[in-house]
Amino acid sequence: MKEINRRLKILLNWAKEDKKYIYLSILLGFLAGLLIMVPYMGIYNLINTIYTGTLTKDILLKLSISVSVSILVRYTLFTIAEILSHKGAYNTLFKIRKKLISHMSEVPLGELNSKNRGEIKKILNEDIEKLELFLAHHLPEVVMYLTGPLAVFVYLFNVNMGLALITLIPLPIAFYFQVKMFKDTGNYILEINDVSNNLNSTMIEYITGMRLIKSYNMTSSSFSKYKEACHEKSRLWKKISSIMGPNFASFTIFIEFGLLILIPIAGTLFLKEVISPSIFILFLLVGSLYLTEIRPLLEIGGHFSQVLSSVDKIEEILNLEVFVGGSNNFPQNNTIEFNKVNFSYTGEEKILKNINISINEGQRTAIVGPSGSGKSTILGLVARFYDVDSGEILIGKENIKSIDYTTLLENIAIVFQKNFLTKESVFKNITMGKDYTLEEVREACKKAQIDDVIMKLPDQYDTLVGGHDTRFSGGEQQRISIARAFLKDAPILILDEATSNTDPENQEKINIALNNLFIGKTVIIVAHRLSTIVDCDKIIVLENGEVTGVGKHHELISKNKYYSQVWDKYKLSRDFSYGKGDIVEE
Ligand SMILES: Nc1ncnc2c1ncn2[C@@H]1O[C@H](COP(=O)(O)OP(=O)(O)OP(=O)(O)O)[C@@H](O)[C@H]1O
Repeated sequence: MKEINRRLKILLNWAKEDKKYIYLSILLGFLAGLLIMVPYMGIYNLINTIYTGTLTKDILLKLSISVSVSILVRYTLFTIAEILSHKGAYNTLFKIRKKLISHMSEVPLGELNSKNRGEIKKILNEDIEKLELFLAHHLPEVVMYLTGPLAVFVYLFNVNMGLALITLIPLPIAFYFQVKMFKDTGNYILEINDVSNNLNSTMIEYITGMRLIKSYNMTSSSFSKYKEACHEKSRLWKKISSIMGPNFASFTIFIEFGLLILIPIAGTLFLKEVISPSIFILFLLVGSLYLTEIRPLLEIGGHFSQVLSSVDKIEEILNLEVFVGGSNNFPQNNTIEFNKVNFSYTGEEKILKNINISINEGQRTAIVGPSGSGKSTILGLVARFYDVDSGEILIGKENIKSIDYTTLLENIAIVFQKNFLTKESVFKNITMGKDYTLEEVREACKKAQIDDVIMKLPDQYDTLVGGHDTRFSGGEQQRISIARAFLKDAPILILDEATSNTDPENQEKINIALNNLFIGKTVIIVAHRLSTIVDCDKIIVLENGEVTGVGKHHELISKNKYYSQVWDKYKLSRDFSYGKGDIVEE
């Protein structure tokens, strides 16, 4: 119960700015609930007048008008309550979504990567939607469905206390089945959450891997992870339904059980003339039925546990730690140093072991090494996507942990191996939400050797990316990414060079763009091409998470075994290749 209260408090706190809508809808729900009494009172008056022989046309008219008006007013109140609660709920949902997205943008990448993509998608989409159920439906409806029967009970209690209490007998039995249903399905509801996460992430994998699936002529059934996730979800729902079914039926039957108790008891009292005929009929008609008004509560209760679990999931993301504090003054000197850095992604396998390197200000430093040796990991640590396990990373002698995280990221431009373009205009894809003029963007694109390609598009910089004419090649995407870095103009540049081969013309353009970009920057490159590496001021050789060599190209050829092998292979392949952009990676 304490846990339920805690989660409800959190949820209501999220809705606090829109509480006026929600509270008002609860109030209207309450009034609508009270009005349930009117038809029942009408029935009693009708029976009374029939038995006392006082029924007149006038009474009949008044009764029918009051019952009709009460139904109309009840309907109107309920409609307004629903409109208000939905307004409050969707305002709140919007704010929670905004809060989540802005929090996620501040969370270090490593923390986010620890969650699977399907889980995040489910939280942002399905879990947030579940809160709507509670705010827009549960709150006003629970109040209405409880107030109505309660008001009728008070009315019956006034008419005949003993019989009114007897009408309550089915209630504990019915609730027993409801509680049993929650208990029996509780663990499965938690399990269904995990299964939904898994289904979501396999679905994302399935869609992302569609090209592979098609190229190997695989069918959806051959993507077994997705198939299994679908089966698992369907198996769980069948299980939950089989538990819910009998409990749901028992609840419904027992809530309508009143007549069975009232006929013998109220009947005996009537025969013994303890109660009047009108009271007898009132209890047969109303006393046995009014509890059925709470039947929708069962369904609401069924969803309630899912709402609570969604609150937990949203909280999990909001509780992900963000880097706070630190200096807003970025160091003047941009030399980057790694001092005794150790790092592991999982806490088990060490990916980087006692790394001591320095990347000098204004110079180009390349990191080379076999696949999986930890090159990209080093880049990620400089941008603080992850924090080191031990040791320290300094920029201008200042530990990066003491620099404000946004300031740090503002001073680092990253050109990734895989480039990401959104379905927006080319302009927006380059400015990435920042304020730049078209002239500034064009200037950056000219330096990145991509302006001519964009100017040939149907709407030039306003062309929507992803349409028929705007599918950029890998090389063009890379140049767009370089244009972004030009615009950002950060003093430190991190470049994860693409491993895939591009045609010589594209490669030449990329080389020109990069050489323009490198000017005056502190550059750290994970390099795969000899053409990039040989010109670097410093080359760091990384093997199995350890630095095995540092020097210039000509020094490493003679003193580093891995590097000299790579060089030999390159020389061998040079005779068979067609251009400068040859891959020399193992
Ligand atoms: N997010 C992650 N979680 C767990 N392990 C990871 C993660 N990213 C990388 N690794 C592991 O860390 C090791 C180093 O990866 P990294 O990407 O740094 O290597 P790399 O030298 O850049 O490789 P490549 O040249 O193939 O890109 C690999 O064994 C990889 O499987």
